[in-house]
Amino acid sequence: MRQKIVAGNWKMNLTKEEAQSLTSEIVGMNNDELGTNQKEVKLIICPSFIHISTIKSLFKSSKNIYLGAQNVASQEKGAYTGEISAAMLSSYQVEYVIIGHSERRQYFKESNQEIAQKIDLIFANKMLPIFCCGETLELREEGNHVEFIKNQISESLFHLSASEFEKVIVAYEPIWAIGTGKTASSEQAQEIHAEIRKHISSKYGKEIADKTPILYGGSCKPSNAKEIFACPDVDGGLIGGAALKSRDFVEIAKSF
Ligand SMILES: O=C[C@H](O)COP(=O)(O)O
Repeated sequence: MRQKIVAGNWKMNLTKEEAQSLTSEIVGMNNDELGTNQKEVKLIICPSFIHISTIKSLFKSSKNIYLGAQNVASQEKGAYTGEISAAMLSSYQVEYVIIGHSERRQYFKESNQEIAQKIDLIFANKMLPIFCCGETLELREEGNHVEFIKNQISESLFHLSASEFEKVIVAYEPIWAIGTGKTASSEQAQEIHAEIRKHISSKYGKEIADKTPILYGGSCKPSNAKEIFACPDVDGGLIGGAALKSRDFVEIAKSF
């Protein structure tokens, strides 16, 4: 059985006090309330860098909750003002790192090659990547979206060894659905998730492809999570807006 994962990407939201109180609400719930018991759902919280240490100190080891970062530098260390290295994140016990988010690609011009460099540094520092891919509305309307997504995956991930690839979490996020309230239909999500799995299989074989968690992201909320998570190739969600409310985040985690 594939791992079920719900990751909350807080993006550039929440002050220290707000981040503390949201985390306390989540870790204050028992495993039944969190829904992490029955179906072994893994929760990953990805706050801003500045909150990482505070959030980590609130975690309790008995819960299936893990700490993630929203980005990492593509260079190991040195004169890169304002950047945060993989070694720094790892030294704060960060376990997961989101890379290739469409907001990073769009606003910070991150390329597939730069994302490939980041992934190597993540592995070198014993963390695990949550790799995002997804198309614009324009690409979808032109009918080029599947090729575009496959290319994002090939260029950033296909240099990995099979034993590294086994640890990758993929998140499919159609850009037109992010923060817009417009969700992909479960058919649209399933179609792309199946294509992604097929593409992984063409490089790493069926066994690894069948084990790779592929999350959906884009206006996922308690009201639509059940339907999306019921798709055979959807293994959870990367949640933005709805991860900022503990009840919504937890409701989504209970939607399998
Ligand atoms: O990383 C999360 C995604 O960008 C989804 O964001 P959203 O749930 O606010 O649409």
